[in-house]
Amino acid sequence: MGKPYRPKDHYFQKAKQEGLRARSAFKVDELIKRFPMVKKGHVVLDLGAAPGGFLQILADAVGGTGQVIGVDIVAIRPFTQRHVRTAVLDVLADDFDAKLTALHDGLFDAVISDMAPKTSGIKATDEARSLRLAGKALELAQKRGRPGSSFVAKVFMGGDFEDFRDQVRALFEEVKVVRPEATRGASMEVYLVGLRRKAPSEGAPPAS
Ligand SMILES: C[S@@+](CC[C@H](N)C(=O)[O-])C[C@H]1O[C@@H](n2cnc3c(N)ncnc32)[C@H](O)[C@@H]1O
Repeated sequence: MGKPYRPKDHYFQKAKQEGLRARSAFKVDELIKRFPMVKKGHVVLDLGAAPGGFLQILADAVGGTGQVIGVDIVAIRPFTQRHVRTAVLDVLADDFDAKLTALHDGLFDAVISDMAPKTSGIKATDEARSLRLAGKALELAQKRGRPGSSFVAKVFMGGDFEDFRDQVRALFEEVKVVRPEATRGASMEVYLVGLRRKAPSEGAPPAS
């Protein structure tokens, strides 16, 4: 049986004590400790970054020589560290790619998505919406990830999850499905982790 849902559980309290903006910070902390994805000097894109728990961990991981760019449809309280930049953007909007390029026009060492749709309560609808967001994150990893870069996307299990995992496998040398410790008991979410993005000549489809 899964862990029961407790809104103010251990991780909530721990986040509060440690000055973290969200309990989800522990999830990305676990992921980057388990897999060597984010290093000093890296440039990382954080999709669905509000209120900024992931950003706090990623900012420390890349350090002052790196950069973290966090975007969300809701505003993110500004960071004092100059290597953290945030913007209010909808990744599904037609002009998103152009706006992202205006923020950073180079390649990313990691594309990380914790995006989650507003849930409707209808399982199939919520899974499809979650996969649409994760699909957009993968498209960005394909277009803007450097060869050797990493990818993380939260997805709700079910629906076309396996198809999506195959798409991630086509672009990355190694793919892991991870359910971090800090995930709430009843949650259907997992993180797909892609390690070592293939270069286009290694079989990855060319970015359009
Ligand atoms: C679980 S929260 C992210 C928590 C964040 N990682 C943190 O540590 O603070 C999911 C986020 O996805 C964002 N989101 C959902 N749809 C989005 C979209 N189309 N474009 C950008 N962000 C989106 C939501 O606004 C929400 O803030």
